[in-house]
Amino acid sequence: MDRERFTEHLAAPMGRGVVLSGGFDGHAGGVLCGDLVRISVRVAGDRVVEAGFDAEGCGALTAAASAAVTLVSGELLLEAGRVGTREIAAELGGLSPGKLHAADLVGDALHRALGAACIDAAVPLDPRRTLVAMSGGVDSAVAALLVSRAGREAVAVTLELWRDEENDAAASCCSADAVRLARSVAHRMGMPHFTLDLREEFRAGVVDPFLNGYGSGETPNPCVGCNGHVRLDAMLDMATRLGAADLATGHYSRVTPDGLLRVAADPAKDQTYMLAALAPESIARMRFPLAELTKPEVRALASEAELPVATRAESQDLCFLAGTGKARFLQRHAGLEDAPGEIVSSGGEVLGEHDGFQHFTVGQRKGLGVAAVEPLYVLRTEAGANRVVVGSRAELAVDRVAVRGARLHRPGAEVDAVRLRYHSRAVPCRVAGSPPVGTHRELELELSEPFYGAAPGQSACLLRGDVIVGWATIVTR
Ligand SMILES: Nc1ncnc2c1ncn2[C@@H]1O[C@H](COP(=O)(O)OP(=O)(O)OP(=O)(O)O)[C@@H](O)[C@H]1O
Repeated sequence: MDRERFTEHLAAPMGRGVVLSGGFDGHAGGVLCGDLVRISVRVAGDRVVEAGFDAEGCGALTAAASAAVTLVSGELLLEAGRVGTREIAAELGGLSPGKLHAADLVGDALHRALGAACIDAAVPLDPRRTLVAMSGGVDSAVAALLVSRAGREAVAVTLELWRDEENDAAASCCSADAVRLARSVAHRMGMPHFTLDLREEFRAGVVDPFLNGYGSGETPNPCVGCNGHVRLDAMLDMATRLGAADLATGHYSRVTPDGLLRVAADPAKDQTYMLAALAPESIARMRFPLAELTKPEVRALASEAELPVATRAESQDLCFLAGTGKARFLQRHAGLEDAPGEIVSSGGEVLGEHDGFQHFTVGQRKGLGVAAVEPLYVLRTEAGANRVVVGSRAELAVDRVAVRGARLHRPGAEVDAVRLRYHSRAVPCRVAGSPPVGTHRELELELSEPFYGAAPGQSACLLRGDVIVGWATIVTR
């Protein structure tokens, strides 16, 4: 360690108190750890033209913030994205393990500021550059690895989607810990990294519709909307500003030569259902490096390349529920408290009691607590009356499904199957009335065999063979 560099930064901090007009701020720290830091940057074209900071807490935080400002001022934006804990510590002549926390926090604030400032960036397009969406998980780390191995210049972005005192930081790909992990993986792989704060858009475009859907007795599918209208659009926009030709993710999906999504080579990992709402214009700018791989192959590539995330657990389907659970989340954010209600048969006979309609979904069999000769399934939930209607498997069967908000990328006559749940198999079907390409307020699907458990609010993924040619939201069973 070289104490001199540290002392210089502490004695004459670079950019302290500087408030930039037209700049963007990133904050990190909190009352709990007692350290708070703000880093501001102003970006023009492809460069960070100015930077400044404020820090409250230990001296190491001030020195680290001064080091970060020194490292990024006047730099190319893509070079500034390479500055992280290690570079900040090096600029200070090394930091003891106890003080590394200061460099971590400054890195968090710096990357939030850089990500926000990307709105002003206009990095010239390089057709060999790819923006990689990195969650801090193994799939996206391997996607980044494969992008680099293909001889492309990979730049990483991680989204901050949700922060909640009950959110289990380590478990969720939305959390601040996951962002820091993703940044350190990207930096170890030699890639610039940016953090994009999408919390407002995520709350309005994903979490609120999820809460409203449950409140009205539906079973929403937030990931489909998130991929379709929130996170991938935001990252595609960022790719343009950073001069990247395309956006790569760690999703398991293939793309057909004519630009439609096709079921992944590993059917057990296939995520096309979750990507179904992507517009063809977006698909055209996306890459799925894991398209032809199985999960064990991806894990093997990660450990062979010694990626620190090789053994990281799978992320949850709903990132914002990590560590809190759906019931608790609905209670805290939608005021959906437990309340006793009736479980009734389709004929209206009261069979038992439940503790809140929101705990049930169509097709559910377990947890009803009603003794019957034949197994009973949830047929529908009635939010207004807080009632759960149950019946036999035969009563659950449907051979027609009404859907709303349909988007057809190919004529309705080409649809030959539908997936009505993420993990259910495709059911052969046709779309009534042979509707043309485009959007349709409502459509009717005629199934060739019965489906058990079509839940209002879930996505209907319309298929031609193993290619996704449209999607919609289920209205009725
Ligand atoms: N917070 C995030 N920031 C940036 N990209 C993300 C984020 N969360 C997910 N992604 C992208 O979406 C892909 C699929 O995300 P999903 O939540 O399904 O996680 P996953 O399949 O477990 O992947 P991973 O192992 O990369 O976390 C990821 O591989 C990544 O490319």
